[in-house]
Amino acid sequence: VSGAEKKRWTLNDFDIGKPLGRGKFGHVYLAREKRSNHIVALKVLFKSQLQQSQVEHQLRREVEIQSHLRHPNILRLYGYFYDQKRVYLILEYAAKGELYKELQKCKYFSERRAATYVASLARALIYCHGKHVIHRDIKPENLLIGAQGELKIADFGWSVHTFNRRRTMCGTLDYLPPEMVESVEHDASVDIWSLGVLCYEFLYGVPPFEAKEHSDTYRRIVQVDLKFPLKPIVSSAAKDLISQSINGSHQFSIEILKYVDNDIRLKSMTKPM
Ligand SMILES: O=C(O)c1cc(-c2cccc(F)c2)nc2ccccc12
Ligand SMILES: [Mg+2]
Repeated sequence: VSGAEKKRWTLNDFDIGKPLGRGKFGHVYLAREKRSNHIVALKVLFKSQLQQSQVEHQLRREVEIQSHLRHPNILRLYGYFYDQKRVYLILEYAAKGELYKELQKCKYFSERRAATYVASLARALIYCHGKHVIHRDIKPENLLIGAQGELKIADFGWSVHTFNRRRTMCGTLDYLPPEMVESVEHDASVDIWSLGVLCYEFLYGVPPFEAKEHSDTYRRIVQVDLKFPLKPIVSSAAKDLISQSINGSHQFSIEILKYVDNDIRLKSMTKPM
């Protein structure tokens, strides 16, 4: 598909269909690329809004990062183009829509469904971290569902490429203290923390540190005030995975996810209740 990358797209290349949703900077439309009949989602962003919110650099970084990622659980960004007033992102179309709407509808997910989503997310994050990319905004609103029910991470607006700044910044790592060297892992594990938070929200229908006031949520997070409700009933293996991802040492929680790959831990989570 290298041709698609070099091609300069224009609006005339697409038939525009129904609106799929609206974001802060514009709307997303179903669209069909005329030559290939390929169905895509066309995200239309207004330059004026992007300038007002000073997110132009963030958008360019999002496009740069997401266009180079190839993984079944990461929403593809095929390309972009822009005209006088708007920037257009050509995105993979996720036929079953937004995961947060599905979670609102079912209140919370079964362990099997939660484990399937967490395993896909973990694989996608291991892939991203392997490329020194961290997402930093893993939440239900940024997750979509493909036609076969598979989860897709979208919206890399907050992602960063952590290519070892430490070495480039100061030549050698030799004289850096542990917290400086460790911080590259530390950065990557913000996604691991969010995975634990997400797993909790999949199983209980609410995020673990929710509170009326922001200040209370903030305090609960920094105190890692993790409590499991009595209802719905959740297996101890699931609680174990959540607390290890949230409490565990960062390196340890990354180790866990490597096991997730053969589903060792998740099989115990998905044992029929
Ligand atoms: O008029 C431009 O050159 C322009 C280009 C881009 C842009 C260029 C590549 C990738 C991408 F995602 C966005 N974003 C903008 C945002 C606000 C105002 C102008 C621009
Ligand atoms: Mg978003």
